[in-house]
Amino acid sequence: MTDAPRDPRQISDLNPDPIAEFTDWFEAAKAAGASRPDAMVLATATEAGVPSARMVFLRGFDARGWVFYTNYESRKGQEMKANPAAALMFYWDAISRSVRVEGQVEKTTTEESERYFGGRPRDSQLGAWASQQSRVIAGREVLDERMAQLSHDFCDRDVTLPPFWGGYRVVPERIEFWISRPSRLHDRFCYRKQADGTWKIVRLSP
Ligand SMILES: Cc1cc2nc3c(=O)[nH]c(=O)nc-3n(C[C@H](O)[C@H](O)[C@H](O)COP(=O)(O)O)c2cc1C
Repeated sequence: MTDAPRDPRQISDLNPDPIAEFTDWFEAAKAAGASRPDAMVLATATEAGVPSARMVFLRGFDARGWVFYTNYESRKGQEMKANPAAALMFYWDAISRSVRVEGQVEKTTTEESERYFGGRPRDSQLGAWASQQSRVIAGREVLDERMAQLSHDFCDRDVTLPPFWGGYRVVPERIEFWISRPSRLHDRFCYRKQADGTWKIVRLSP
């Protein structure tokens, strides 16, 4: 049996470690039956600061940051190459809470990406090879033809990690926890990373 999710109202109710606090919230969202609690918005920007956003799935998190996997040559990949800053956002309607994460991005190691990729279904592995993500294609048949060719190419062996595919980790500098409250007077708690590596928590006006 899981504990009832804590309902922080004061900074003193929060775990000083934002990863531990996030873990509690993520588990609470799952326990409340949130549909795809691991779905998050990823915002990136070009070097000139023009923003773009899309959904990705959270594939892991720990003290080092939040990890997702994608095509390194996609639009997001190109933006993060030119401007390695990103923001993530979760919204869990089932618990009326939201979390925002902001920081710099780094690629996961090849070993980490290989481990994740190796655990994916074979068709997803082939799909990663088949798609030149974010590029214009003439039609679906282009993908069908690539899949057929790749199935043939890899027919007698494991599908290897494409060199253009892997993970990114958002290394947090700022993490905000938001809880819906009546009369739009929501609770907002913001953890900011200090120069000495510790976290300072402040309350933000809703
Ligand atoms: C719920 C959801 C989860 C998704 N997860 C991923 C993901 O983990 N990785 C990914 O590359 N694309 C994922 N996508 C597709 C992206 O939203 C997007 O279409 C794709 O990554 C191309 O984005 P870009 O052109 O901005 O690079 C997901 C879409 C949805 C709706």
